[in-house]
Amino acid sequence: ISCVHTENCFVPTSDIIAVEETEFNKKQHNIGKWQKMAKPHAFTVYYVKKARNHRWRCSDVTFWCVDEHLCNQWIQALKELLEMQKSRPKQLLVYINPYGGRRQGKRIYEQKVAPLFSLASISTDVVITEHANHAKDNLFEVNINKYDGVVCVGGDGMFSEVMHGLIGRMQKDSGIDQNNPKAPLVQCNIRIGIIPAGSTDCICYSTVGIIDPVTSALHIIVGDCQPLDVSSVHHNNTFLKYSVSLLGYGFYGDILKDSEKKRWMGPMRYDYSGFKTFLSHHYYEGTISFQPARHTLGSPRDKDSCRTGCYICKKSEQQLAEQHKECGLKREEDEEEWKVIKGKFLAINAVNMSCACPRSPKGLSPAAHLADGSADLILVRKCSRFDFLRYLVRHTNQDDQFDFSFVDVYRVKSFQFTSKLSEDNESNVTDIGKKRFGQFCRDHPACCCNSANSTWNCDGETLDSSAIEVRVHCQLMKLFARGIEENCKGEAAYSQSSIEQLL
Ligand SMILES: CCCCCCCCCCCCC/C=C/[C@@H](O)[C@H](COP(=O)(O)O)NC(=O)CCCCC
Ligand SMILES: Nc1ncnc2c1ncn2[C@@H]1O[C@H](COP(=O)(O)OP(=O)(O)O)[C@@H](O)[C@H]1O
Ligand SMILES: [Ca+2]
Repeated sequence: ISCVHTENCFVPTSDIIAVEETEFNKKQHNIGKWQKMAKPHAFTVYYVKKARNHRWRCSDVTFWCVDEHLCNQWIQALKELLEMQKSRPKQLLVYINPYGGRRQGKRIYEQKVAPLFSLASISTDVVITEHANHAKDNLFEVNINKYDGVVCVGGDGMFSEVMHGLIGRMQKDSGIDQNNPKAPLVQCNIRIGIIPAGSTDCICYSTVGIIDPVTSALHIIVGDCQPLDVSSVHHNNTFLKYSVSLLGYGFYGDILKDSEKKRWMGPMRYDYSGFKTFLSHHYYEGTISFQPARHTLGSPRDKDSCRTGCYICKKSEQQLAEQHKECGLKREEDEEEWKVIKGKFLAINAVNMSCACPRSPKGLSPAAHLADGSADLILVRKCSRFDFLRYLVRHTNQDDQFDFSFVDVYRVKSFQFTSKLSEDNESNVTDIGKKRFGQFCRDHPACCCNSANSTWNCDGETLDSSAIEVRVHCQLMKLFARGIEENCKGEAAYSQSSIEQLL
């Protein structure tokens, strides 16, 4: 048996998408010496071809043989090999947000993703959402055990909706009260696949390394699994939201609030509102208290990033599990110290992952880990517009964005924030005049200090409360992804040669 290009062909079985008997008419131009045969037999192997910059493509190779029986034996054996790969999904529930990003979700799914799922013999139930929260509400009703995974076609906001549906459903089914900030949440074992069709798509970029629907579809087909930390956000013992990417107050909260009015602009709304918010240069006073993450080996200033099969994530998870076994969640948390920082901040960002995206390929915290049970808390204190611009620009180049006197970064497992305004309100020293006469400081109109609160941006959704309590839950959920693969020497060679490993 041999392929049309060379006498020996190699493909890792884990990279095979499908095996099919070859129809002759399709490939006749390619069959070379087999053309002379009276009745040639052939099968085609579709497989993942790794190209540059983490991009995956579906490639194929056709094997020819004179003996029909031998050909069928090969097809059968390969199909059995695929069948043995239990991590591969067979039945998926797909939610498409037709209004996300450039409103291309439906087209992207139908043209680029559905044909691949069908090739890989994956059955799908597809729901095109009709309103916000459609997917989330639906996830509380469906027979979830029927599915091997849920796919969302959209941006970070759409992912967040699906995640809330799945985590919420899981807690409801297990009798866990989400309003209790200290409740040990039940892990969600149904994986989520993201087909990027949104505006920022940071969760896809930070877990796959590229915004590309075909690459993401192939990660789903081969059954990848990447655990993900999730932060729960509460206010006064009331559950507000979960977050996996950015929880941002000040700069990113103000951008989001302004940009929601400009949805018609598509992804450009963030550039417009970003520029406007940068010029407004508002800062906010408040108090941050946090518990440092002592269980993890890493630090936000590390030079190495979280990559496929990350050692730091594995070790941190083990360490946390041991701590919980030894002393129980409650005692361990009560015993650990809280650090308190009061100040005037342009931005407070808590990130569970690097938050890399096309606007910032290294992200808000380049060394943050996907699954280490911690978040990086970045505090950007009041500084000049010029310094803040220098800080922002460093998100786009190789310079260290934490190397500024006005920027602090901590790896934390929980934190709390209260704005000065709500502290003042609580202690009944509210200045009625401040409230009545608009948002900005009346004493110093040019100073940019803000007597109104900012808004929390939680994975692209606004929160109603400024005072929040946040806790990181290690590996609460899983994605159809494998983290960003190391750019090793072999990768280029592997991507150039189409078939490498023995069948
Ligand atoms: C002088 C140029 C400086 C440019 C600096 C840019 C730094 C950008 C960092 C962006 C981090 C994004 C974190 C992810 C947030 C998303 O969850 C959220 C919702 O995404 P989606 O649902 O797909 O729209 N996106 C945002 O909040 C937009 C952030 C605005 C970035 C300018
Ligand atoms: N059919 C719909 N109509 C309006 N909003 C929707 C619909 N489906 C989902 N949404 C909401 O749209 C928001 C943004 O979606 P997303 O896909 O993240 O796009 P973008 O990245 O452009 O913000 C999400 O919060 C989601 O709840
Ligand atoms: Ca993390």
